Amino acid sequence: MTAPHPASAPSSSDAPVILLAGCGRMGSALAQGWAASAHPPRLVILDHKLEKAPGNAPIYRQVKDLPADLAPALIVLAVKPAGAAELLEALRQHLGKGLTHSTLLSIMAGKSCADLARACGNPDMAVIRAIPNTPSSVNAGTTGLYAGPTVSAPMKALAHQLMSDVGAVVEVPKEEDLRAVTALSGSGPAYVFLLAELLEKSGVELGLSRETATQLARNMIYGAGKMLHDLPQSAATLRQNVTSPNGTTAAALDVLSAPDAWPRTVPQATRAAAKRAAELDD
Ligand SMILES: NC(=O)C1=CN([C@@H]2O[C@H](COP(=O)(O)OP(=O)(O)OC[C@H]3O[C@@H](n4cnc5c(N)ncnc54)[C@H](OP(=O)(O)O)[C@@H]3O)[C@@H](O)[C@H]2O)C=CC1
Ligand SMILES: O=C(O)[C@@H]1CCC=N1
Repeated sequence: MTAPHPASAPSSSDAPVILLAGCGRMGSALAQGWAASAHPPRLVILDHKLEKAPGNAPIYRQVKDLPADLAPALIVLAVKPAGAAELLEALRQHLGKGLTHSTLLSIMAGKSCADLARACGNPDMAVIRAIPNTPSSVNAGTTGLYAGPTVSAPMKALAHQLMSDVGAVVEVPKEEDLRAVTALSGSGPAYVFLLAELLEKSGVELGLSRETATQLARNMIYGAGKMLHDLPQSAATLRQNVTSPNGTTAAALDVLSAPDAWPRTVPQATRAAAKRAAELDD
C-alpha cells in the first residue's frame, strides 16, 4: 500500500505549509515541478520580484510582509548562500516561534547545517540540505539529500516526498558528499546544455540549418537520456552499441576519448565544481 502523501491535497487547510524562501532560477524550477505534480504542496512564496507563481501560490516580497502567525513546517531556503544569514535573521525576528517550529530545507550549494542552525539562532535547529537541479521543473529532477542530526523522522519524510514529487532523490550519508552531488547532478544539466550548444554549432558548420541542427541535437540528447534512464545496460554498453568498428562513431570517439580530451577534462571540471562547493560551505 502506498503511504499517504505527507503534504496532502493543496486545498486541505491542515496540509503542512511550505515556505519557499527565494524563487529565482532554482526556486521557480521547484515551484513549477510541484505545481505539475500529483500532490501539489501548500506553498507560500517569498521573493523580491516574482510576478506570478506556478500553481498560483501566494507571493510575499519581503519577510516583513509575511503573515506574522505563519508557522511553516518546512522553509525551503533557495537564495544565494551570501544572502542566507540575513534572510534567516529577518525570518527569526518576524516569525519568532514560527521559525523554531520549522525545519529548514536548504537547497543552497554552500553553508553547512551547523552554519545555518547558528544563523537561525538555535544550534539545535533541524536542518536538511538538498541539492536539486533545474530538470525538477519538468518533474525529471535529481536531488541529493542529507538530513542533519536533529531532524525528526516525519520532517525528513516530508522533505523526501517533496523532492520526490519533482524527480529522483538520492540520500547521501555524509554532508560533505553534497559537494560531489553538486558537481555531478546539481551543475550537471549545464554540462549537457553546453554539449547541446556545441553540437548545434557543429551541425551548422557541417552545412545544416540552425533549426535542423537544434532539433537533431536536442532530440538526440533526450533519446540518449531516456535510454540511460529506462534501460538496464551500462553506459559503456550503450556506447559500444553505437560504435561500429572503424565507423563514424569510432572516428569521433577517437577525438573525445583521447587522454587529453574528455577523460581529463570531465574529472577536471567536476573537481573544480566540488572545490567551489567546498569554498561556498565555508
Ligand atoms: N540554479 C541551479 O541550477 C541550482 C541552484 N542551487 C542553489 O539554489 C540557490 C538559488 O540559486 P538560483 O535560483 O540560481 O538564484 P537566483 O538568484 O536565481 O534566485 C534567488 C531568488 O531569491 C530572491 N531573494 C534573495 N533574498 C531574498 C529575500 N531576502 N527576500 C525575498 N527574495 C529574496 C532573489 O531576488 P533578488 O535577486 O532580487 O535578490 C532571487 O529571485 C543557490 O544557493 C544555489 O546554490 C542548487 C542547485 C541547482
Ligand atoms: O552554479 C551554482 O553554484 C549552482 C549550484 C548547482 C547549480 N547551480
